[in-house]
Amino acid sequence: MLEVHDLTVRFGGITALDGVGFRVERGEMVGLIGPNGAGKTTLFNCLTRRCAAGAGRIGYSGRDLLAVPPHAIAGLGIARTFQNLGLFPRMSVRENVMVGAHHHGRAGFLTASLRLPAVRREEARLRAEADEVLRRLELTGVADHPAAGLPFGTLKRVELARAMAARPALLLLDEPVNGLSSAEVGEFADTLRAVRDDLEVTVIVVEHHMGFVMGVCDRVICLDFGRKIAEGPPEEVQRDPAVIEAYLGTPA
Ligand SMILES: Nc1ncnc2c1ncn2[C@@H]1O[C@H](COP(=O)(O)OP(=O)(O)OP(=O)(O)O)[C@@H](O)[C@H]1O
Repeated sequence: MLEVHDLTVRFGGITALDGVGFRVERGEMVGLIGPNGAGKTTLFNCLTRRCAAGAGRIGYSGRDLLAVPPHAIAGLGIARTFQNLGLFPRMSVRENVMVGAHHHGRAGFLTASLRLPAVRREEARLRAEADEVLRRLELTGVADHPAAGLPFGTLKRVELARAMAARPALLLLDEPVNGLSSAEVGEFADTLRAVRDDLEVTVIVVEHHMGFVMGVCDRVICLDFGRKIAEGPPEEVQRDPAVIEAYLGTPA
């Protein structure tokens, strides 16, 4: 589904990604780990075309992703969540989730402004889809609540619901369990596994919480200073001396 070749990104004198390459097969759940500043978010930004690559290639379902304009990314089935939540605080949970599905809507600016019957039908369909995602993620009880004021653990699930409303083929999760209690981390892991199995979505997850990564991922890739230093099954990567050194700063 995804093939990254020799991807390099520089910001002035900083090389955020340095010749990174890997593949992701359809249906896999891949963990992307590495210390702060390793280049994980930059990689996500390249996959969603928020960041230009200096060199390299990204193939996605047979397409050259680097030639795709940023606004077309959602239409290709790539959705992401954000480290610091990208929700609209005054909008209800349902409305936030409907925003995630907006690219499935066909109404243009004029038809939407006139609220023609076709537009109302489309809105009803997006609403029904949003409600289905909310049900799956056990958020029906807060559907009409504004995002502001909800507990952080709930907002993290709303963020996931919004990304799922886009019906993605490839889901990019940026630190989805950061700031959650250990009970909430376990619940989120269960939800994610269920959603992945139900909807057959391919997932790449950036996360510092090792227990979560090791528990949910089929494969783990570790970056350090923009380079890939390890890749393999979670238990192997966890024991890799280069990974231990990257995290602890001393040879294992
Ligand atoms: N827009 C930017 N301008 C300049 N430097 C940047 C920019 N974005 C990222 N960097 C630098 O690129 C490097 C990689 O950053 P990135 O945010 O991708 O790392 P990360 O692995 O996601 O880190 P964290 O775990 O802290 O989120 C860092 O040295 C960072 O300071």
